[in-house]
Amino acid sequence: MVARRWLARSPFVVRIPNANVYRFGDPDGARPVLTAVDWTVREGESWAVVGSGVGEKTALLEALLGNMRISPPPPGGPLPSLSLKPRPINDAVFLVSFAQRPRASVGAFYDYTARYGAVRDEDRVTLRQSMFPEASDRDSIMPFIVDSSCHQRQDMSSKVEERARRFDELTDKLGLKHLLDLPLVTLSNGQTRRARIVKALIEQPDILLLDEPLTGLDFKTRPALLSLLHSFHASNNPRVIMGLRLQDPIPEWITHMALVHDGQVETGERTSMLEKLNSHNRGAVLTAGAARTRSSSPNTVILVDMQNVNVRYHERHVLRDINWSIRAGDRWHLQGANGSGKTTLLSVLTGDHPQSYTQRAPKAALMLFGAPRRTHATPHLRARIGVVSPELYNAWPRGRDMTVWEAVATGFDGGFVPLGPRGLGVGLQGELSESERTWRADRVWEVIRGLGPHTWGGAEQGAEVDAGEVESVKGFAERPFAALPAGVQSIVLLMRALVGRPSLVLLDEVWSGMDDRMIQAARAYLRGDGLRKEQAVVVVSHWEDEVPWGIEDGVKTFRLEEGEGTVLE
Ligand SMILES: Nc1ncnc2c1ncn2[C@@H]1O[C@H](COP(=O)(O)OP(=O)(O)OP(=O)(O)O)[C@@H](O)[C@H]1O
Repeated sequence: MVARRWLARSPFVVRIPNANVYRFGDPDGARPVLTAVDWTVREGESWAVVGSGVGEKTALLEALLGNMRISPPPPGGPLPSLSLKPRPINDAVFLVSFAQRPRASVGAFYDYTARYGAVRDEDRVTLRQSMFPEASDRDSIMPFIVDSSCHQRQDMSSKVEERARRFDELTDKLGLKHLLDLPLVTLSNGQTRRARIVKALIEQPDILLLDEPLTGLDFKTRPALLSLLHSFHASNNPRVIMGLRLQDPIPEWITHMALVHDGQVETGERTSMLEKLNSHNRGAVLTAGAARTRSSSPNTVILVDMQNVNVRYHERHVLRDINWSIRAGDRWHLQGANGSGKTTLLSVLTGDHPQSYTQRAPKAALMLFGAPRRTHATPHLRARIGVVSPELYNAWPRGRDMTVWEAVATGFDGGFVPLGPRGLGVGLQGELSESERTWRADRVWEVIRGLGPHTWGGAEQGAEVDAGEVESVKGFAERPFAALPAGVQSIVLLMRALVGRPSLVLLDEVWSGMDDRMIQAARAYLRGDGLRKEQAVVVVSHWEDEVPWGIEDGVKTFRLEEGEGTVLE
């Protein structure tokens, strides 16, 4: 009772009383992104913003930062406790987002495979240096983080001291200690994400907004991160508001939730909001299509055969004596903690990794499609292996003129820019026959129909069923790729991976950025017409239920632990 009375009087952290949220630059009369938002967060409460509509959850968090227009503007701003402080908003509130967002529109593809080779001079900045840019080298910041009795430390301002102390504590708790002096570019996805959270926390903002902090983190790191966030939040230093996907577990210390769906925001206490959340079908997101079982695969042709494959960077031994065969029709779940070598392993089998050439007899072997890796030109491998990955998403060229149709069609040759008449590519011989051109064009339409907006109810993206269907598929095909929302870009890149019916498909964090309806549509498509039974698939995910196939479908697991691989059947 006492606690309740205290909460009722406690100051506002967030206050948006009945307002609409718009994008800046939207014309007068435009539909709001969020309508009639009525949201109050009081000191002492712990909130999660849960949702998956394209950009809606993120829009609510962005509105707090002033990156969206709130109308009418809340008196005192959406974060009233901050208006009492002299601190600029950019220092007081940080948003760290792991939700897929459309990248800046740039024309050129950048070569993400550079990470696997020798590190370029401009990429030498280490994790430690990136957090302490004022320090020119490793030694100059060592006193702040290891030797508390050092004289230099006494000269430091308390702020820098606190940063150093937090850096030390956080890198330890989030398992980054052994990576501090590695160039940033060499860190794995999950390691990079943890480093971004550390960077935000050492800056000591008043409020930290974390959008989808669990995405891409391995299952051991998740509880460590959540308990760390809880302890920071409990001491108001900083207050933490988390954005979560519908399918994410809600941490037990969350007391209140804002559920964002279809342009509306419902808010309330945990128990009542969990009931609402369940009625929003959250379980269905990850089980779409589960009833259908696949007939058994032919499992005769060996597509990939690795024997004693090793990858080393000087003293760092990332993959150790890997033995793994992938056969036609296989469904694999590739598992492993952050930094265990999953991306590295995939880059070896796509031929992107320079060390894929050095796996040779008598010690090792890497056979791809029945022949040693060195006998394949890398572009030929790209045409035979369909890939979706966070690296590809980030590197994708976003020139204004590439349409959805052209982006999908690049998948035939595995390139990154449209080539040949109508962007259908030029094939391995440099020219396409008439029949190949016709097949490719039909196939682009088939995939866009199979995964287009009408399959996930993307009304905003121009989907109309019935009479307008053909037109809407055509309209979608003509849209500029770069102008699409992040989740739609992800689904287009999935179409690209599937369009050429490659023998091997690699789906690395395939659901990133997609909303629940897209995930359901894409899962159903992958389990249905999207794949032939002789195509092999490797799914990389930290969440078992994100794999579209279950044990009943014959899915097998390849687990990497500290660079060693084991098949779990
Ligand atoms: N050039 C390099 N020099 C040294 N270490 C490197 C280099 N490139 C990668 N590594 C290390 O190799 C390890 C494996 O990285 P990889 O990206 O394959 O991990 P992952 O299993 O895909 O992780 P995540 O789940 O976080 O995506 C990491 O610890 C990474 O720091």
